[in-house]
Amino acid sequence: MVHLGPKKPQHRKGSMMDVPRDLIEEIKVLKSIFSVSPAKLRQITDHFRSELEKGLSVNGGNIPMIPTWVLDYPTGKESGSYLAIDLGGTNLRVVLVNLLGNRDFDTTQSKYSLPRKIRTATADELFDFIATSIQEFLHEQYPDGCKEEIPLGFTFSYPATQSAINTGLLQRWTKGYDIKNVENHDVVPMLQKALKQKNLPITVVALINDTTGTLVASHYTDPKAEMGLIFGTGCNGAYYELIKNVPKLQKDLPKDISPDSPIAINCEYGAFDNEHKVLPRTKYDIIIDEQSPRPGQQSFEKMISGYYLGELLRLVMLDLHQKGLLFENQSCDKLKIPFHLDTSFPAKIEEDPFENLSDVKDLILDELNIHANIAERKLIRTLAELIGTRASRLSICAVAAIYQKRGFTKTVHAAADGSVFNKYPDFQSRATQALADIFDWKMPKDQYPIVLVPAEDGSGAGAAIIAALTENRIEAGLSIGL
Ligand SMILES: Nc1ncnc2c1ncn2[C@@H]1O[C@H](COP(=O)(O)OP(=O)(O)O)[C@@H](O)[C@H]1O
Ligand SMILES: O=P(O)(O)OC[C@H]1O[C@@H](O)[C@H](O)[C@@H](O)[C@@H]1O
Repeated sequence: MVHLGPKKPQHRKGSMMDVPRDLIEEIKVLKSIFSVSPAKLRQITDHFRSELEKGLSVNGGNIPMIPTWVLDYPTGKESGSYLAIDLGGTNLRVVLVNLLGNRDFDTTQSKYSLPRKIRTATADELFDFIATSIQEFLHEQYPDGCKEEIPLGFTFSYPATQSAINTGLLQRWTKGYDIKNVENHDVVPMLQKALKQKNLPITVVALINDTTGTLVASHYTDPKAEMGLIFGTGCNGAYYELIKNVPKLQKDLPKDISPDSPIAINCEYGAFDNEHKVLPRTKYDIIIDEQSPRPGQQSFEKMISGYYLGELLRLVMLDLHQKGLLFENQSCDKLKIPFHLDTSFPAKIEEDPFENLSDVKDLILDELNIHANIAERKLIRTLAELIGTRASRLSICAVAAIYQKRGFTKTVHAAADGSVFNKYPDFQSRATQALADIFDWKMPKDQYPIVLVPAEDGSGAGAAIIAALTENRIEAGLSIGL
């Protein structure tokens, strides 16, 4: 048959032929515990919205809702060269950003994989690793040495309380981190000290969360962008609030900051529902929480983000193996190793286009040294789809809640970044379907009021733009915090 135009991508029919009854029954159980109905999504979103409000109140709530002291929308005219670093959950990036002043920018960047043991290193080792990476990057960019002081925007992808834009007290480590003597400390002087020890001519001008950087960078090029979202190792979002809608800020507000001023809020919504009121936690989610360095924290994040999805799949497969349903008479040693599988594993399982799941067979053999028969592969494929679909559907409740809380009626772009958003199969289409379920949208898809769009490089360009906005405020003698 002659195909006109590009070939349609192969899509699995996914028949359950030759799957024995006991595995069919198990699949039914998995579907019941991992599926999230439209009604459940609406219940979660309503609670999410009230928790966002609570986080802005004087007494606070589960969700930190951190004022970032980014008090301006970018104009698109910001210009100059800035250095930015992004300490994420998996990588450190060093970025040289040249803001062109016309809603455009040029970036040069290098990525440094964080050493696997970094999560339990010392504070000095962490900041020395960062300073060494910056030193290496500067040597590449300026082989003859840089003549003048370079301002730096420090993107720190962890919850940090900010009394001003150039300070940040780490509230708690997330994403499996457990580095001593950093929580409740200001991380800006720690970085500045490590840079000074290497005689690097760098001044840390601003501390930024990656979601705030994503929000600002995306708004710089796309004025419809009203949210900055990260679906990566962790999950989080930032949006512009109005100061008058933040009760916890009213007491100490500097005179030159108007209650009508915008302020970017770093929600830190990975902490949503630490009280376990609405989220449909399974016994596997409970194991992940109990075995994490910070049990009881980041309940939402632990169900949906990149650091955990591969581990979730591993725990379910191990449980079914121990029940005698999977991989009988095989040693499964690797399957017993915590965090042995990252989220690229379920992603690759979902990408296999073949009815007999031959790619899945090779993947399980390569990564786990296990021979999975066709019936086991079909169960595991269904399980990966359930975990991936639940992650995307739950993730979007945050976006719906922010949209409702801000009372938007216009079309809003939600700018998203992170490997789960960018690489997990069907994440975006599943998330968009979840939005339609939550709001019961009947209009054509291209008229949906919330549009998920790929973000600009938030932790690079965003940090630079915020550093530029901060320098402008300082030059104008305006406050940059309490
Ligand atoms: N192909 C993939 N599909 C989905 N998630 C992935 C894929 N590859 C890696 N990941 C997950 O993405 C996370 C890294 O996210 P990324 O945004 O790249 O870094 P960071 O979170 O440090 O900014 C890891 O938790 C990893 O498990
Ligand atoms: O970019 P990453 O590493 O996936 O981080 C996403 C989020 O991860 C959360 O754990 C952090 O508390 C947030 O501050 C961060 O924004």
